[in-house]
Amino acid sequence: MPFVKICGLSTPDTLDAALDAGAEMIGFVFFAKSPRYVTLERAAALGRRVGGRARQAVLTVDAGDTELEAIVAALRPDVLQLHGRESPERVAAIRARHGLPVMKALGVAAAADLAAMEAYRGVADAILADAKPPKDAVRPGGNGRAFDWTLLAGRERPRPLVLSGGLDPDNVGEAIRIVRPDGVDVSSGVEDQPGVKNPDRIFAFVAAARAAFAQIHEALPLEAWSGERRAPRPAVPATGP
Ligand SMILES: O=C(O)c1ccccc1N[C@@H]1O[C@H](COP(=O)(O)O)[C@@H](O)[C@H]1O
Repeated sequence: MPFVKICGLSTPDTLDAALDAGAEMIGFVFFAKSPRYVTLERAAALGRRVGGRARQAVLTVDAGDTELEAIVAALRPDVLQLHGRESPERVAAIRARHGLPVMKALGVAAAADLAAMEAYRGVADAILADAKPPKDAVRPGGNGRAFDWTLLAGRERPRPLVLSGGLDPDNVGEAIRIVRPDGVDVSSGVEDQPGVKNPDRIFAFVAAARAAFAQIHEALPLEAWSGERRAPRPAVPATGP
């Protein structure tokens, strides 16, 4: 079942909007240079408000062991989203240490970047394909920047694959139809300004993503038939003289 994740929540009302809209996963950002940064205390309070209605992801960028320990101890998250330059070995070590699923973010700008994903196959529990940040960016993600989705279309790639980067209520349907991901993740596209989420845009995003996922999953059986070698139909027995 594909999922919708709303990332960078930092207030009770926007968290409620994500939960009421039916997002399956929400994310808290632990990167100090982000306008969505939350303290441990705030995230823990918001986490209590979630009350099991969605999975909780914590987003870190090249965090050290001490920081990760503190985050995991305070929040008991469901998923670790690693959005830095963590190597496959580091991802494996973090996963083993915390016993939690890891979603590894990787930047995509060209077909060659898909090869980098291969190194994480069997190491990360999911790959999150994001746009590469602009050269002068202060953060590696959350820049509202999309990449060419056709790079991922119809190609062999690790699964589950989560799509992010510059998604918004208007383009998420097309993105899902092109990439056919296992989930989508958004931050900037449901905001009025960096760090300020808009509940109406959250509702619109989740609805648009759901509609597109329903559409592609309805289409699946037909696609499967088209490539299938069918057994010859049994001959119709002749009747009558
Ligand atoms: O949201 C942030 O501030 C952030 C900071 C550092 C790394 C990643 C961050 N966000 C993640 O980036 C992608 C794309 O976000 P956007 O929708 O383009 O704004 C998404 O996975 C966010 O979770």
